[in-house]
Amino acid sequence: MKRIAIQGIAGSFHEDAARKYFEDDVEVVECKTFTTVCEMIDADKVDFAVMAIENSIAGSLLNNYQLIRDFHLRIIGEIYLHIQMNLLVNEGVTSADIQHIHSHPIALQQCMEFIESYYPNAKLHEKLDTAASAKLVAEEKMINAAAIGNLRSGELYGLKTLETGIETNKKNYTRFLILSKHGNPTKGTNKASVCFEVGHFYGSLARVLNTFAENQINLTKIQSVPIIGKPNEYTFHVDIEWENGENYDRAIHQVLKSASSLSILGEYKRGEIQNQ
Ligand SMILES: O=C(O)C(=O)Cc1ccccc1
Repeated sequence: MKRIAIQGIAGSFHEDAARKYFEDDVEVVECKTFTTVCEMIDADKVDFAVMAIENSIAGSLLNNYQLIRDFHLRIIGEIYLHIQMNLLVNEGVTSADIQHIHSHPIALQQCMEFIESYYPNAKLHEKLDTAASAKLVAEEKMINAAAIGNLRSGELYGLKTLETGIETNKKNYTRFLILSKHGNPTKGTNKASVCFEVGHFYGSLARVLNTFAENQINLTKIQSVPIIGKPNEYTFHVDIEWENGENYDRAIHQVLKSASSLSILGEYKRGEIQNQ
């Protein structure tokens, strides 16, 4: 059984992602913050970590890009999770009773249309994760509150589901990265996450991107992350995919000539976005 660090507690979407990626062969190690997650890997207290990196609505989690670099972590895989939100309450609580709604800020944001339509006066409480909100509502036996989370957190903490599928965007996906301290070479990789810096002159970023294009490397994401302490300077994080590994090797060698501080954060198999 693999020990997996996650931010949040059992029942969270991070646990769902870990279970899906490792086919249930997991023991989750609950961490309060993403920094603690990284410290756990660094101290060899867990085998891997699962970390959200981007979300259809909220976008990229920039701080997590920074942490991956600061802790020199390796990206060994990715998984996309279709996120469905549900309104969870204690037994006997009806919609007329709900005056407070607890959840992770992203979950609250993703359900805002539902909240504004049905509970415009409810007080919203941001919590560290969706499962922690379900646990709190259950443990405190709240009779005027609901949590927003996945169905499993409701089952785990003994809440009933008052409404299912309350998220605004039904094609709501979160991409999670699988991280380890050491990246062992894997066969059949077709995707990489790399980061680099470029000089302040015209065409410097375009030159790097053209090199990928000329080598038939498909760019699936580009994200600039501000360099702390250097105003107007950025690290560019790109995700790239290929059909032919030789093209990738050649592209990286060529990019080394025009980019500085190039770092390959990991080579792995691309995750599938399943339509559910
Ligand atoms: O709070 C959780 O359950 C998490 O794992 C974080 C999260 C929150 C909302 C969407 C995706 C991930």
